[in-house]
Amino acid sequence: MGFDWVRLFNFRNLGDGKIDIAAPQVFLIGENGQGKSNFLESLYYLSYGGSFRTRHDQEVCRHGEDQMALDGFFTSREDRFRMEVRYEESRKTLHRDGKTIQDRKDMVSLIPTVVFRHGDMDFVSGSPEKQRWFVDQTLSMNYPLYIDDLRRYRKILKNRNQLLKSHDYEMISVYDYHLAEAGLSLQRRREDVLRSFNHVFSQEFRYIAGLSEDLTIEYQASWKGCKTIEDVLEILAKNHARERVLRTTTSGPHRDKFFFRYGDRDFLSLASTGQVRLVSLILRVAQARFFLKETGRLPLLLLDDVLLELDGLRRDRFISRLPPAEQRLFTFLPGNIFRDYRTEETMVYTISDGRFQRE
Ligand SMILES: Nc1ncnc2c1ncn2[C@@H]1O[C@H](COP(=O)(O)OP(=O)(O)OP(=O)(O)O)[C@@H](O)[C@H]1O
Repeated sequence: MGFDWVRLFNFRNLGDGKIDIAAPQVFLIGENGQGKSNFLESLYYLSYGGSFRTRHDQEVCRHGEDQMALDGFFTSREDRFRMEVRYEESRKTLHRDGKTIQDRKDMVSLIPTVVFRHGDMDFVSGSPEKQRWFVDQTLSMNYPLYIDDLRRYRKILKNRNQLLKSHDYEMISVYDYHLAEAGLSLQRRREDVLRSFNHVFSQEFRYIAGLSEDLTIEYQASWKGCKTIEDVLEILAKNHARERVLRTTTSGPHRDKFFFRYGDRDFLSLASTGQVRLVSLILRVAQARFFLKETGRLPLLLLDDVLLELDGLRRDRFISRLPPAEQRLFTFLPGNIFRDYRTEETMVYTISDGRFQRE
């Protein structure tokens, strides 16, 4: 089912008002800069309480304004509820059916949303930090308790770094133990999830890219080979002298890396920009399929202008491999492509200067 409607107030350049989107597939057509991505962003806000483009809520308020509000009604196979996001006086609040949500973590499994967009290339060719973000997001979507593990690790890491910064080494061995314990648990989860995620990912890659060899994500854990807390403590002890100089923790899951292996080679060294882009889309297909497989629930799919960059064959294959979803929203530039994918169940809007016109 998905979102029946969304109401917008002061959200970026979008006009205030209620937009009916009660259809399994919604197409948003418009020239560049008219507000198509902004609308997808508003749905993401309602799903996760934040943006996929910025960490600053003030940024999404219409220029010159300092407050905004969104609400939407969502129906899934399991549930129906109203979500609200309000931002005023520099404070954001989230509500479900009128009740305040205290922790954004509690939103993670309410409206499982997967976004496809250009910036996703970073998951393949960007910094290790971006790659970790993708892996952590996949884990958090499927196993929300992972968020607690991640928060715990980050807290210990922050405290340990503070000790190093203030040259206060008395307690460091206590923090080493906690860091090892919390970090190993993250490492095991990342190992486990990549093992099963790779099955889905390599299968989708073979089909959509049509290339002969397998592409897999290889996990290069910072504490590679460590199985026990003692193994990790040994590494930490070895690094103590260096860390006292650098005043930061130099090993652990916050330094993990990922490597795309094509057959027995490094994918990035031989891939074209187009292939990197394609793989970033395939990662999202795999993420959505993996979610369905693990949880039995349907995701919401937001596809921001990603079809145009694919050739006809890959585009058809890509579309055919999108998993069943509660709802799919696509943005397109004006032109003919969208007509090829339009079905009887597709609701089409043209967006111009933030205003919606139903076709
Ligand atoms: N906070 C804001 N207040 C008002 N307008 C904004 C705000 N943030 C962005 N905009 C405007 O929104 C427009 C961009 O919209 P959006 O990113 O949705 O484009 P789009 O229709 O998806 O096209 P493109 O394909 O170029 O991304 C720009 O005109 C920009 O000036």
